[in-house]
Amino acid sequence: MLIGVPKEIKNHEYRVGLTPSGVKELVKQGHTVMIQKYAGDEIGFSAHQYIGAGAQIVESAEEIFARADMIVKVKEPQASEIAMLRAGQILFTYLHLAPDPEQTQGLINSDCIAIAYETVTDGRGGLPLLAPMSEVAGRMSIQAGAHCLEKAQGGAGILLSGVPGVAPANVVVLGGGVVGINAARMAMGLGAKVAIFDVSLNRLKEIDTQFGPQLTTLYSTTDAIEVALASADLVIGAVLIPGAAAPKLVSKQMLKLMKPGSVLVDVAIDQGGCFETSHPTTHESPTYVVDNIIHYCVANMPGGVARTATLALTNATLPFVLAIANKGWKHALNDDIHLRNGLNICHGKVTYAAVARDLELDYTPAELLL
Ligand SMILES: NC(=O)C1=CN([C@@H]2O[C@H](COP(=O)(O)OP(=O)(O)OC[C@H]3O[C@@H](n4cnc5c(N)ncnc54)[C@H](O)[C@@H]3O)[C@@H](O)[C@H]2O)C=CC1
Ligand SMILES: CC(=O)C(=O)O
Ligand SMILES: [Mg+2]
Repeated sequence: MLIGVPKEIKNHEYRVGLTPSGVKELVKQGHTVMIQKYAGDEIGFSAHQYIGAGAQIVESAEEIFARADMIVKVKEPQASEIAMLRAGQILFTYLHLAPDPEQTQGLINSDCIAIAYETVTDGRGGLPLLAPMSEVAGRMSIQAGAHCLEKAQGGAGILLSGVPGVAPANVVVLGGGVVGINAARMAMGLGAKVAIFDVSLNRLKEIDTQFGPQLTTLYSTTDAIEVALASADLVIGAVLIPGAAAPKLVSKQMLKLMKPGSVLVDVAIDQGGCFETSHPTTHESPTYVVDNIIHYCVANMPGGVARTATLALTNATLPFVLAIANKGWKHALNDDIHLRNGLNICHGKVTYAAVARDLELDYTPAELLL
């Protein structure tokens, strides 16, 4: 198969879809890989390394999209990339379609086969291609939040850990999945007082067993969240209903319960965000203020630590890239229900139920198209 990796074009996005090691595995198995010039330069993957691994270096994204059978990316295709997609071309990347009707329509019109990293599943109920970036973003959310709490950033002027004689800050984590656990771990490591909310009692039991009394687990209801907001210094939004638009857990009205200068970090922003007042921001301009509350809503947080994130992401994606390349998309998806769960758009049809429901589009089960 001819595989193409364009340079990412989102704001401050330096991740890349394949590392030189990944290229080497694909080439060893008989495939041809095109990497756009400079795609990995910013994170220490040079053209020299890619060529050494057997890749062809290609000047432009246009050439990659015009020639490749499969495009392997990181972030959802931007408008200029959607315009270059071809009928029958495989697109393997993050998509986050439920809150994004424009992208969804663009992919439908392109007639491509769009497989989303974030809805590929595993046998243990997890999301193996979302998890590595959720680990990264969960850990980053605390350092981002700590920075926002500084006075010069508009925050209340609070140090998460406190110091001897001064109490630590209160951190509230909404959602006890991969992002939530990683955020909680970092916040506890800094010495903050942490509470984590979930609607899954099983999840809360697991967390309680894993972390013990140092971490407070709370069942997620509006009442309980309202009580926690009143004393929170930093709130992390980390909920997910796979593939669907994020539930709004904190309304604009509820911000009034919070102390001025407190911080919300909405990691769930890529699925539309779990605070009513969230809208996506960029690494260049990550925050804004609503009713005296600092909002950090960067939709591609791991792009900020792009070398770590690329290594973590491609460790997880490479086996699936290899399966699609070796078998072709139809066979690969037929053989593996977990990869099939990644199919979101196929030849103009929406094949992921939650996306179809949230965007009021017709749903076609993937099985009917294989
Ligand atoms: N902004 C960014 O750069 C990044 C964003 N993300 C996003 O972070 C979000 C969370 O991802 P993961 O932790 O991997 O998901 P996950 O599936 O591991 O965890 C989500 C948790 O939310 C819980 N939940 C669902 N509804 C809830 C409610 N009403 N109240 C409390 N908890 C609720 C679920 O029970 C689950 O435990 C996703 O939207 C993901 O796409 C992930 C990586 C990077
Ligand atoms: C998951 C996601 O959206 C990201 O890593 O950017
Ligand atoms: Mg988007």
